[in-house]
Amino acid sequence: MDTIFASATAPGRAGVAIVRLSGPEALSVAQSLAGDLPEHGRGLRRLVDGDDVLDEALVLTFAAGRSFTGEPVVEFHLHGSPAVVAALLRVLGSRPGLRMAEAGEFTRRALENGRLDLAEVEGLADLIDAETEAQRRQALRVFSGAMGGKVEAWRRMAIRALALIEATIDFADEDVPVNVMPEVQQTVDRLVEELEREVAGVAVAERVRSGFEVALIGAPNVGKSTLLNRLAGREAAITSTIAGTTRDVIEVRMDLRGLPVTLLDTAGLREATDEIERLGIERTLERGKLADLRVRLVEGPEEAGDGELVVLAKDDDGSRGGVSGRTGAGVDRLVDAVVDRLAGRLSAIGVAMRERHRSAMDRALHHLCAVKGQAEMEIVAEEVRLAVRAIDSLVGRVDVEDVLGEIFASFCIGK
Ligand SMILES: Nc1nc2c(c(=O)[nH]1)N(C=O)[C@@H](CNc1ccc(C(=O)N[C@@H](CCC(=O)O)C(=O)O)cc1)CN2
Ligand SMILES: Nc1nc2c(ncn2[C@@H]2O[C@H](COP(=O)(O)OP(=O)(O)OP(=O)(O)O)[C@@H](O)[C@H]2O)c(=O)[nH]1
Ligand SMILES: [Mg+2]
Repeated sequence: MDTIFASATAPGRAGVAIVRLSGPEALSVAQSLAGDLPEHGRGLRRLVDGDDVLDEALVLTFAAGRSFTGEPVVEFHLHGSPAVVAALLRVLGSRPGLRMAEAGEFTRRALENGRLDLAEVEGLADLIDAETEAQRRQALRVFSGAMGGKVEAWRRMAIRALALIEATIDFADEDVPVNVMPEVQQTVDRLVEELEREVAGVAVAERVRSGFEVALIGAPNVGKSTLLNRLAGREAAITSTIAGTTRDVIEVRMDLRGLPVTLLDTAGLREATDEIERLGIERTLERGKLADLRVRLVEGPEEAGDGELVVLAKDDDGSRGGVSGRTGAGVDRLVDAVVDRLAGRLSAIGVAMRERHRSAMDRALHHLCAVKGQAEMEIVAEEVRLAVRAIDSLVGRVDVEDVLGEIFASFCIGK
C-alpha cells in the first residue's frame, strides 16, 4: 500500500490548515521534515526541507491500528495560508513513494481496514455535505453505526430461522415429525414487517438529504414572488404590477428552522394570454404536483386541497390571519405551518437513507416473501440465505466493490 497525502481542509485563508499523510511511510517522511517524533503522539516542530523552513507546525502522529484509516497517519497542523499548504504539498509530492490522495481515499482505507462500515461511510459523506440541522442529525445517526446495529438484529433473526430449517433438513430421515415452519414463518414475518417499515422511511430520508420542495402557487398578481423574496431575504424573483410576470419556475434553497427546503416561485395560474405564459403555467402545474407541499396564496376564503396550505395574501397588517410579502406580517406563522407539515413526516425515517439501502432491502423482502407456502425446505433455506446476503450488503459485508465507485464519487480530496 502506498503512502498518500492531501490537505484535509478547504483551500483558502484559514487560521489553521491540516495536511494528512496515511500509509507505511507516513512517520518516516514526517520525521525527515520535523525531526524525531513519537510513533503515536504530538509535538510542535519546525518543518525543514533541506535549508528551506516551511512552517512551525503542530504534528500529530497516529500509530497503525490507532488512526482514522487504520494505517500509520501523520497530521501537520499548519498556519493556514494557501502558500504554506502549497509549499508542504510540493515537498511531499517530490518524495519517492508518496502521492496525492484521490477523492475519498482516506475514508476508503478506513473502510478497507474495517474502521468504518459501508453505511457509516455513506453517513460520513452526508455529514460532510450537511447544511441544515436536520441533515446533520440524520447523517450523524448513520455515521454513528445505527445501520450496523439494525443489520445485526435482522441478521440474527434470519440466522435463527435458518438454523430451524437446517435442523429439519438434517433430521429429515428420522421419524419424529417436527414442523418448524410456523416458527420460521413467524420470524420471517417479523423481519418483513421491520424491513417494510424501513423501506417506507427512505423517501422521507431522501428528502432530508436533497431538500423538501415547497411550491408557491396561486393566481397572477396575488403576491407569490414578493413572498418568495421576503422568505429568501433577497430579490430572487422579479415582481411587478403586471399579472403574468413570473414564467419560469424560480428555485431558492433555504434553511427553514433546520429543514432543507427548496422554495419554488411559479407562474400565476389563469387562462394564458400568450404562448410563453402558457408554457410557464404548464411548468408550474408539473412542478407543483411533484412538490412536497403547495402553499396556495388566495385573495378570499378557499378550501385547502391535498398536500396544500391555503393562505390569505396581501394581509399587510396581519389582521386577517393571512400573510404579507410586502410588510412581512404573518410570515413567521406561515413558516411555522410549513415546517410543521414537513417535520411531521420525519418520524417515518429509520436507519435507511438512500436508494441503495432501499434496493438492498427490497431484495431481502423479495426472498423473504418467497418463503410463504414453500414446502421444499431446501428452497426455503436458500431464500433466507439470499435475504441475509442482501441484508449484509447494507453495511458492505458483501458486494462492496459494485457500489464503492458511486459512493466515493461524492467525496472531496482529503477525506
Ligand atoms: N485533526 C483531525 N480532526 C478530525 C479528524 C481527523 O482525522 N483529524 N476526523 C476525521 O474524520 C474526525 C474525527 N475522527 C477521527 C476518528 C478516529 C481517529 C483516530 O485516530 N482514532 C484512534 C485513536 C487516536 C487517539 O486517541 O490518539 C483509534 O480509534 O484508535 C481520529 C479522528 C473529525 N476531526
Ligand atoms: N399590498 C400588498 N401588495 C403586494 C403584496 N405582495 C405583492 N404585492 C403587489 O402585488 C403585485 C404583484 O406582486 P407579485 O409578487 O409580482 O405577484 P405574483 O403572484 O408573483 O404575480 P405573477 O408572477 O404575475 O403570477 C406587485 O405590485 C406587488 O407589489 C403584499 O403582501 N401586499
Ligand atoms: Mg411572480
